Amino acid sequence: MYTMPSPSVYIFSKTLLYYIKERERHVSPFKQSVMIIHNLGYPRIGSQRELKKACESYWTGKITLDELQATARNIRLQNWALQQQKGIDWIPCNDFSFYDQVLDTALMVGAVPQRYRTLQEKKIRETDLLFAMARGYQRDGDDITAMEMTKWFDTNYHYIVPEFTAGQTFHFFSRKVTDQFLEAKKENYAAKPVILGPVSFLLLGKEKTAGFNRLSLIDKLLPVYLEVLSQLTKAGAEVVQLDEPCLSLDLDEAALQVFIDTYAQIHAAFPQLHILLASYFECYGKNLPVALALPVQTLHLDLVRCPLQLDDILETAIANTSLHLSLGVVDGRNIWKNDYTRSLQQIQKAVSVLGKDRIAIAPSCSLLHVPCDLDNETALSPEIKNWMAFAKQKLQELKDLRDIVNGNTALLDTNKAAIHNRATSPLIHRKEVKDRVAAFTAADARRNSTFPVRQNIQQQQFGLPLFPTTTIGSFPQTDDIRQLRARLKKGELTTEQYEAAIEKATIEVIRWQEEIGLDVLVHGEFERNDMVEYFGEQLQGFLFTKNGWVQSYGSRCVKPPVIFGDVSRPANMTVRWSSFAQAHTDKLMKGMLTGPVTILQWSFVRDDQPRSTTANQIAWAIRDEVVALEQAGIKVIQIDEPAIREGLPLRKENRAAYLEWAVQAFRISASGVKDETQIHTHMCYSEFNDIIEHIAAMDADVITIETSRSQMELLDAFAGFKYPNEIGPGVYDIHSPRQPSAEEMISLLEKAAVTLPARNLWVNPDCGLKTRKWPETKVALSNMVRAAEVMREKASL
Ligand SMILES: Nc1nc2c(c(=O)[nH]1)N[C@@H](CNc1ccc(C(=O)N[C@@H](CCC(=O)N[C@@H](CCC(=O)N[C@@H](CCC(=O)O)C(=O)O)C(=O)O)C(=O)O)cc1)CN2
Ligand code: MET
Ligand SMILES: [Zn+2]
Repeated sequence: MYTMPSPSVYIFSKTLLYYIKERERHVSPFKQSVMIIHNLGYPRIGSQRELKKACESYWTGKITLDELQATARNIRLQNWALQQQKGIDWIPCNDFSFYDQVLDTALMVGAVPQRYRTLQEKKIRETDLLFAMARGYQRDGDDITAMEMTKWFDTNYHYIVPEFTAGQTFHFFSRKVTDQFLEAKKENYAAKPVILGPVSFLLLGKEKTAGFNRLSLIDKLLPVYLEVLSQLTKAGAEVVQLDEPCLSLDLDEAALQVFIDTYAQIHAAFPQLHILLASYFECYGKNLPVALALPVQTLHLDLVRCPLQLDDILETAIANTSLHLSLGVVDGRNIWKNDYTRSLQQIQKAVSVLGKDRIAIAPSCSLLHVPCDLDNETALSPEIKNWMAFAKQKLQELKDLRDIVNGNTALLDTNKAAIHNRATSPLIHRKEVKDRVAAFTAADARRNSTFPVRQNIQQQQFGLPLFPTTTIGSFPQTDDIRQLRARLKKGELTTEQYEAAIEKATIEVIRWQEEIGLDVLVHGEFERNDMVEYFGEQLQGFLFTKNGWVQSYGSRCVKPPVIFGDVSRPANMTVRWSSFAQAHTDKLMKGMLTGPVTILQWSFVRDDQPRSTTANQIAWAIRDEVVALEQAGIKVIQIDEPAIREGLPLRKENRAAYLEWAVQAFRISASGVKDETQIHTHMCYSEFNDIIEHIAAMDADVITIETSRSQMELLDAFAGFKYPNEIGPGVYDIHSPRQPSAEEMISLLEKAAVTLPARNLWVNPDCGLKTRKWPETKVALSNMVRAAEVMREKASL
């Protein structure tokens, strides 16, 4: 909820007031006489995942760089043509990326970490350098680790974390931004370059040397941005979108001052350039006065996440300035059809204060986070499909909204009918589900005994060695495995044939794990397309799409299920595969489930009830599955919650409430079993330091967690907090094809053993192995088991 900032924030800077006045003197060269519609970014994977396929083919040497570039260019041209056709006035360019827009920005400003210099000296091509930074490079005697990757705000998109060192310098290196502007211009598109702004670029990165603040690099960075803007202006750019999503975070006054100074300098250098400043995913909150005072022409507001800020903004001095507003009324984070009545209220309110010519309308954020085209979904129930909109349809919604503002009321009536149909549909509600969630008592979220009691029982029962080894669940999802599923779908395989092939793969992976000496085995998850989609397909209240792909990182995509109604579990979901696997080994076989918060977070969620209610409905369904696994003789059950940190609200003031229901949902799912049953959870891809006590409150017997890319930095937080339960800090990065040596894993384990009691330590990779190939997986895991053995020997000396 938006609250007005305290007056002290308004007046903390004299410079700020000066710039407000400055801007009022300035008359925008951008003559708008109608309401603009624009877009912040379009999905770049291609509506048939063309980019994913081309990148992966390039990485395996099946196509050339020229062929990859040609695919990329086609995607850009198609996206621009589509947006043009939908009447979008400012069409984004430079929103295309081969991997990630933050990495692109690092290359733009020449922020290439030292360890890639040898590649630059060898004059490898820019795109290859980009891929090396993203994925690591192990070839021709070079062995260079990848850059770190982390969650993009509260999304399932991951960006490459810029690395900064004291004394770092920048220069205009990658020309992608100007090249792509010129490419669009050549095709006669009114392109608006989209660039991650300099302050957020610094804030999103990490200091790699001690004793300095990365924001202090702004003086060196800004000249490069000015150079970029100068090149763009020379090339004919009239509007430039600078994304500063860090304005959605809690910022201190020093950071806000950097915003003020930076944008003042940009304005001073380019007084005629129309800068559109975009932040999204949250309210501007306490940063609002600064945001409103920055000398930019247009300020973008995410009115989906923060509808209330519109009143505050319109009520303040804004009516007296020349500032334009971009109203983000169409949800860029979800797939529900826009409620035109609601959007029009917001648009008309703004128009009545500022006039049409000072209003643009847009999606709330880049459309990167939604699938491309609902028209490709031919198997959806027509009723539910009529409630939905993907990226292409969202462009149409912008056009419709403008047409309605201009008098086309028929469009409004059609929309009202769809919104009404969804609100009143019997498909959504199931009384028994609501009743069960409502009957919750505290005991439902508590294991029978405390952790120390459970730990003794479990250690006696299992007799595992010190530093027990395990993996996170999935083994390589080879093309062969995916082909099986594709052929099953096409009817080329019967269910029996499909299952026989999956059984064979499962038995093979069990034998192999036994051979190399892993302690707690997994079945490999070969039967799953994705850890969330697989459950979505089996739960009621969910629907799944055929082609609703969204980029997660690099070439990796997900097809989030859609939660449209009350959730229940009509039948066992994983018991068949887990008991099959346990029957084929005398070792412990881990059952493998996805937790309620992650299923919620990685789905498109209904927006007609609180997320916490939906999370609880999923929690009860997972709990039933956990109990069913226990009854089937599975003694170790992992409930993955990799997305628990991702769901954390961006603003601190909203976090406690979220953590309370999220932790409780996990505990509901985990608390139906006996003390003897060991519950694992797994988390990856985030900074966990700030929620460590809540992770402890989840009370899983074992947590396996990603730590290797950050060299076990995370463990200091666990140690500092005296994390009570067992923990497996990931000893190698599974997101890179690079093969880790036993020695490097031993050194990480030694670090871990200094900070945490050896009795509580497990040995495992950072995450599941589904994205890896077999050869590297075999080497890596054999080395990992050897590392554990060395640790055991050292401990016994
Ligand atoms: N939902 C989710 N979010 C997550 C993760 C995750 O595992 N799941 N992991 C973290 C990192 N993100 C990741 C995201 C995706 C993948 C991933 O491996 N995705 C696969 C797709 C997985 C999938 O659903 N596969 C389906 C569909 C496979 C497919 O592409 N089939 C072909 C057909 C095959 C053929 O005919 O050749 C097609 O549809 O074109 C299946 O196995 O059945 C990919 O992009 O390659 C990994 C990590 C964080 N977020
Ligand atoms: C993104 S977390 C992945 C957990 C899952 N069990 C796997 O191994 O793939
Ligand atoms: Zn993981």
